[in-house]
Amino acid sequence: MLARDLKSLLKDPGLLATDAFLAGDWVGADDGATFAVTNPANGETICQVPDMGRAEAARAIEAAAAAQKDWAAKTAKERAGVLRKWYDLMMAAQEDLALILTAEMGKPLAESRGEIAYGAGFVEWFAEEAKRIYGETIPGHQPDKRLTVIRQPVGVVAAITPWNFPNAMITRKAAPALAAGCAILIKPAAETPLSALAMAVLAERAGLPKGLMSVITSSKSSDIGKEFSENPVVRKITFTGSTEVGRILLRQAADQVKKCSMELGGNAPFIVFDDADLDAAVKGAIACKFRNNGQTCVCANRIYVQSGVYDAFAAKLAEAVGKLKVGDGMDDGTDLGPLISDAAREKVETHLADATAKGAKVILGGKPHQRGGTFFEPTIVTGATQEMQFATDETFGPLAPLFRFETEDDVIAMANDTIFGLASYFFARDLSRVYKVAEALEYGIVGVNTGLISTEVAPFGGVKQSGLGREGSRHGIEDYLEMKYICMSV
Ligand SMILES: NC(=O)C1=CN([C@@H]2O[C@H](COP(=O)(O)OP(=O)(O)OC[C@H]3O[C@@H](n4cnc5c(N)ncnc54)[C@H](OP(=O)(O)O)[C@@H]3O)[C@@H](O)[C@H]2O)C=CC1
Ligand SMILES: O=C(O)CCCC(=O)O
Repeated sequence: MLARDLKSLLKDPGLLATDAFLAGDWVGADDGATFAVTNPANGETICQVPDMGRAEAARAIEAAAAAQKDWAAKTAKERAGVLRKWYDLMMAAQEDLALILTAEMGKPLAESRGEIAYGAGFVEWFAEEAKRIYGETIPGHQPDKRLTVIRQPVGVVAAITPWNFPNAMITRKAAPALAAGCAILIKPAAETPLSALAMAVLAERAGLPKGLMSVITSSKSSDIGKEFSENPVVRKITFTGSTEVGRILLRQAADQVKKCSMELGGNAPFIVFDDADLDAAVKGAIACKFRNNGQTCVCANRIYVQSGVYDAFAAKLAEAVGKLKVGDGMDDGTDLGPLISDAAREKVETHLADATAKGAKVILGGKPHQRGGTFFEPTIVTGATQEMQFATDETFGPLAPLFRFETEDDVIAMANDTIFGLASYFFARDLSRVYKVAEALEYGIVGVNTGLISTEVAPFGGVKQSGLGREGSRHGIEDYLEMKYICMSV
């Protein structure tokens, strides 16, 4: 799909921006360099966008610092008003934003529409939270002392975001940052800059002051990451992506002791106990494992099924997954789109080959889809063990491995045997088991009898090497605020 074809589908063609939004202006790279944005469903180039470097990032940072002071001085209600307008514009443009998202990322249109509503939900939520940045008074420790705590914006924030949620991973950083009174610089994934630029078009229309937000498109992510880390004006880095890149950014940020929020990789266990409602568990497993074609850090990566229901669950799951339709995300009825890249498909193939070599049995799928390219058949394997690669490494694709377990203690030990700790899920009906297992799982998020846990009203984030900080909910604004304690003698 070429840009002109995509534009012809849009009610508002102005949303397909192909210049970067730098310091309040729509511009190209200083040296005119560009890189291609492609449609993963067919490999076609949609358009070119500016390939910016450190110099452009530095200018965006300078403009952000200048704009931030005035923005922070506005009342919370004024900031909330701009955010609310941005939310309204995003929802009014939901269909166009979804089309742009599917074109550059590949997920089915229905999921893209859902993501726009989810992403806009963070803007609405934090518009409301802007008015609730409360302080404290503390009883003085001496008779003449009056102690108060105020909370102030961190300042200039830099965000680096992934391709798998090109809209929502931006809004859940940008909205709390702006609500708190910060400025924000966004470096979207090279695969999906168009969704970020479309949101910037709407933010500008909503009345966001010039320079307060920039979208720096670049294929030289490590250069931009270095500018964000080394430029002393940036006071916080917020990142969603792989644990590997998260570690690099944390190391770089250490030199200037910058605040960091990290939403990193997961390796989610999904546990089905003997007493589970099996049909509900199958439904939950499909929603959780195959959402975004398995390309979500909270997707089930390891499905543990208790011995007594293992065969029945495997059969029911295979029957239901066998009905999922693989295709171009733009086509009606598509359940699973392409994977984002050849490398992503190769990772699924590597994990599958490793598992079958170690004795796993393919009961559904198991090969690249007949459409070719990056499409892969939804796949289920039985006989998965802790020695297989997917037990320790996130597959990020449509491969569902079924592990067999006997006791509650065994499965908790296996589920926790990972460096990650983002999302976990289990299906069970025994009330005391529900409490015990929810408490024992070493994860930031536990889904009980559900495979879907994402919402802007809850704190999303991980423990262990899955990250630092929480996004969404009333806690999500904390990462963009500094506490100041004022000790006054009267
Ligand atoms: N937790 C999550 O939500 C996600 C996890 N992942 C996991 O990571 C794996 C790899 O996916 P991938 O897209 O490569 O994820 P990355 O972590 O490489 O990319 C995420 C973001 O970081 C940027 N980036 C990459 N390297 C650097 C760097 N050195 N300094 C600064 N920014 C950098 C990327 O830019 P650019 O695109 O330009 O390289 C992108 O904007 C997936 O298979 C999955 O397992 C991936 C995406 C999201
Ligand atoms: O994979 C991710 O990092 C995004 C999580 C999606 C969600 O919020 O559910």
